[in-house]
Amino acid sequence: MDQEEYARRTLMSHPALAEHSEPLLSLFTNTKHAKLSEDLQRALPEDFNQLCRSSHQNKPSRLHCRYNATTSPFLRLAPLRMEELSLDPYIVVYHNVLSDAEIAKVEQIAEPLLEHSSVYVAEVKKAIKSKVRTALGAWIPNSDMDASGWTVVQGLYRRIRDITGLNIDDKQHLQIIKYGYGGHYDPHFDYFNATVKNTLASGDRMVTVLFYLNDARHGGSTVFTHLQLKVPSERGKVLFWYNMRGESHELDTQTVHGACPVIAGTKSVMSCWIHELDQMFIQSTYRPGGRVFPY
Ligand SMILES: O=C(O)CCC(=O)C(=O)O
Ligand SMILES: [Fe+2]
Repeated sequence: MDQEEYARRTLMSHPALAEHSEPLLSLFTNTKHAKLSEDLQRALPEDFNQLCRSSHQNKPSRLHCRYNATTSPFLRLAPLRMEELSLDPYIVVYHNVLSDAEIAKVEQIAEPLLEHSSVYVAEVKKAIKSKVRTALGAWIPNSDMDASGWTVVQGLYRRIRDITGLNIDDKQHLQIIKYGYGGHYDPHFDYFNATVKNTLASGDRMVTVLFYLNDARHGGSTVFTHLQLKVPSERGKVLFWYNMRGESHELDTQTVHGACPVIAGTKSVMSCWIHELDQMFIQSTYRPGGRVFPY
């Protein structure tokens, strides 16, 4: 089966896509693609696929959109547009957080550094290239950068502190991830659950901050499979959630999430993780007995 035939069958087998099959197929055939990888043909979990379909709509909720002017003193001067998506676990989106100039700068810094991204695999105790994440990735260095780049990166750290009210160490690098056609990230947890040695020094990934650098034309949403929640990739906004429960710091399995395959266009995001022990002077970092540290 050639690529075009495969694309046609894929489109026709998804009811939500079938109605757009002709324009999508012509977009596919008129765009240059790398050879279709086996990754795309690998079956993804059905609950994940369901959420990724364009027909999925999040359930209505009683949550609000409002201006946040309280998390940090700076927000009193410049309130940010906040949309609550879930209270337990806490998941919110802030709109219009990044400027075009900031996006252009981080993309320019990351471009020469992009390579096939890897994921940490506990069994082999290292980050390896894997089919669960098919994307390009780059860590933004915090040195070897021109002054304008450094000003932008410092500004982003400040914005993350303002938005989350949490402490973040500048040594915590930002990561750029670029997904092309079919690029996705299988459902996973962001915490390491004591599988990585450096969580001893900094604690686990308490919070994830995900900036969207562009509008994915079709596909590419971030989805929380347990919560049945879909967050489209829209330029300039930031999604932020807690991977741990507030008081106990128990790892929250409800945060399982993934990135839907990109069907048209590309998707670019920038992520940052905030670690629990960096908060030691602003909140208690009590760990319950359930967490095992083998090192
Ligand atoms: O790209 C996305 O939407 C999600 C990325 C993600 O979950 C991660 O990098 O851990
Ligand atoms: Fe993630």
